[in-house]
Amino acid sequence: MSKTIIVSNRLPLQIKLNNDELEITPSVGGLATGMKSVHKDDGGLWIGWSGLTEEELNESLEKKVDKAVAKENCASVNLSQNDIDNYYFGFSNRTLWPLFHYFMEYTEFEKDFWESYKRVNQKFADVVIENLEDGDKVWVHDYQLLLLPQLIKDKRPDVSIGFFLHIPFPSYEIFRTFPWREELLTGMLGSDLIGFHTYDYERHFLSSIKRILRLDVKFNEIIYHDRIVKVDSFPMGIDYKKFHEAAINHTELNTNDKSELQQRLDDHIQASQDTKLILSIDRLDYTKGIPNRIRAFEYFLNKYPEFKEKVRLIMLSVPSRSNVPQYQLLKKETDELVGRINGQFATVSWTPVWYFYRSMPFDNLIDLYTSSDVALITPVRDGMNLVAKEYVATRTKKDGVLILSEMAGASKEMNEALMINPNNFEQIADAIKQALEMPIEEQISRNTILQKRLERYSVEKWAHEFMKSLDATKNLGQVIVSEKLNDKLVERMLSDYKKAKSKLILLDYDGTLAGFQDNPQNASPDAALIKLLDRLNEMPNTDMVIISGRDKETFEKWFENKDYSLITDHGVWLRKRTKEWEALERLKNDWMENIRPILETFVDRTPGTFIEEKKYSLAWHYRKADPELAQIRTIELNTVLTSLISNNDLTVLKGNKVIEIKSSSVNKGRAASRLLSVKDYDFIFTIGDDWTDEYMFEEVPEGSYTVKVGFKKTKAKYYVKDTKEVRTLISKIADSQ
Ligand SMILES: O=P(O)(O)OC[C@H]1O[C@H](O[C@H]2O[C@H](CO)[C@@H](O)[C@H](O)[C@H]2O)[C@H](O)[C@@H](O)[C@@H]1O
Ligand SMILES: O=c1ccn([C@@H]2O[C@H](COP(=O)(O)OP(=O)(O)O)[C@@H](O)[C@H]2O)c(=O)[nH]1
Repeated sequence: MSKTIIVSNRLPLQIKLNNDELEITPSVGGLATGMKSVHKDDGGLWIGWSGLTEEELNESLEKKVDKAVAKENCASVNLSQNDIDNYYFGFSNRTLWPLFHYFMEYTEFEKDFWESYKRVNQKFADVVIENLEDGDKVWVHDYQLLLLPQLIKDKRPDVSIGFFLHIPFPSYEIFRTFPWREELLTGMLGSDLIGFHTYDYERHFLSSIKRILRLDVKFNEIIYHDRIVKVDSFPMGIDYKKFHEAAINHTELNTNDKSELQQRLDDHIQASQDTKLILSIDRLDYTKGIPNRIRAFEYFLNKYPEFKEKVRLIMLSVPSRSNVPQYQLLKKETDELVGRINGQFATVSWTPVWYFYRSMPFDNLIDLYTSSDVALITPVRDGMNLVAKEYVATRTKKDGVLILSEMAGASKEMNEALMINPNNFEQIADAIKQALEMPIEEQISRNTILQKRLERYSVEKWAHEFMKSLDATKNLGQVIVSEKLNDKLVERMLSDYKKAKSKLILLDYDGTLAGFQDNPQNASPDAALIKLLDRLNEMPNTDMVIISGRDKETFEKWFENKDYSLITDHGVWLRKRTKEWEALERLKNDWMENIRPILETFVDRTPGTFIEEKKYSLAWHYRKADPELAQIRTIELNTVLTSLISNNDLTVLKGNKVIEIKSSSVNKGRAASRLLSVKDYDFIFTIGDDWTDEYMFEEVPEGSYTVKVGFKKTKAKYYVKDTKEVRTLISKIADSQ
């Protein structure tokens, strides 16, 4: 039976050593609490770190740990103290976490952290591969494991891999500052599906993909080598039933069964019945806006003094990543702020802030959620924030008010909350007042809508939707009509080639024989390519022709001493082995005077673009421009040109990051058919990467080997991945005698 393997940094359980005995506690944090409900039902395997370091383990302890985690359908990845220091506290939490949450001033770009991150991602990959069986799917989670999808794909290209990022993906302007940005993005692209909590994170990611890797993105699909990687947003839900039912059971508890915390809360409610409770729960993390919240509460008490003794803030701050200096500073700041406010406002019978610095078991969380009139959630950045959802789920009578920061991913789906900007104290103070005075009917009406959505889009539904979408990526390849030129097909082709008596090989140049360069003049043939072409050109009964949109002058210079056959300018000029140039078309170029100024205005308005002037055509290249601006400009330019060229014998060609204006009567297809009309061939092979090559694929007879470079929509029968594969293929032809 195939299974789903969940992989995350932390396992849902954390193990500590207590006098050689294992002390097992549930992990805190949204990822673990949310995924736990999914894992339980799936019967799969969860791979992650157990909480112990290699140094703490001996052989017998390791066995004990393996047994304990296996009982929960988990497998552990062993990390050393050095890994924890550099990969977890270091790269994950001193580099990626602050950068992705827009805390650039906290971000440390340390080479040692990066090296450790790569090593540990490999450790995870090894454990995943060890546990993989045919038909298994892998679901990788979060920023600690951004390189993992590609590491798995390299070894097991057949496996479906999903990746979900639980934190924000920052805007390109932030992400571009990152020294290893290409590696991180390509690591993620090992996945078949990449999920984010919100559409904003998704579009930021796609923006970096387009700008940094310069990949083609069609709506939410990335064309990556010969695969399509789908990107989508899936806002994570909670185990609604678990929280809601726990809250119902909680209301039915006898006094004796109540927790100590609940009894204290009850005493408080009894003693001052008109005093309301405001709750906040988060890990003590600088992204959660804890100092802002305390200061805003102080501001509220000053602005609305009538609420003194009538309201109390209960703050549960869970210790987190306390080895990282910024977290230690935050702890100090929080202690001081709480002390200051309590010192300033407390009376004999009232302390404005109750502050707990610890983690609490589930039952105590329910005590807090169900006893509080208001939840005040104020992160300055937060991927999602499940606490906001949990609070609403526990409001069995539908009363209570959620105040939520618009910087939390959850805000996108919780419109009925009172939305605040965490930096605006005035607004927070007013929202607190509004919440405390909100009529019960309004509370019920807001929570009814919120609860319905939370119940419907639960964490199970979220996981199901993600996996359904991952399964659907299996069919994405079928959109493309061509077939991968695999070893078996290559063998057949070589055998046809050997049998044939007269053979034609048509080779496009840019993007096919040579890689794409920012400056087209830098794409001159390297020594290895020349050697390869020499060999192919000498094959018996073989006409090798390089057919390109390049101008004749460039090819003349590059292939000066060679007797290759060349077709340039999309089919205007032909040079046979004799080295004599012959014009295949008689063309005019007086139209250029009118078109050039238009292209120049587009160059001026679109930084990074430039004009290439050929004898019979003009090309506007935009490979170095911002991809989104270029997309807008190509539409504009196309409209302008279409109206201008209608009376001329001109055509506008959309190539690979280029728009070219040339005579309509010239294209590679026409040039190819000229060759075919003067000689009979019983083996034809054509290969090319862009639109201009499609004419050629259309023109050659049925039975020819037509090959596209890259995974794109095409009329060609087959495709290969990239220029490297092109060269391997050609070299095989040149080797076959
Ligand atoms: O494992 P830790 O370093 O102790 O941190 C706990 C988790 O914090 C982060 O949670 C995020 O995931 C939540 C669920 O998607 C989301 O609501 C929240 O906004 C995020 O911050 C982190 O992403 C996890 O990897 C950590 O395990
Ligand atoms: O003492 C605590 C406090 C919080 N939580 C849980 O920790 C998660 C916090 O998730 P959230 O998405 O709000 O933030 P994160 O910590 O993941 O950034 C929620 O499910 C809480 O119920 C917990 O298990 N014990």
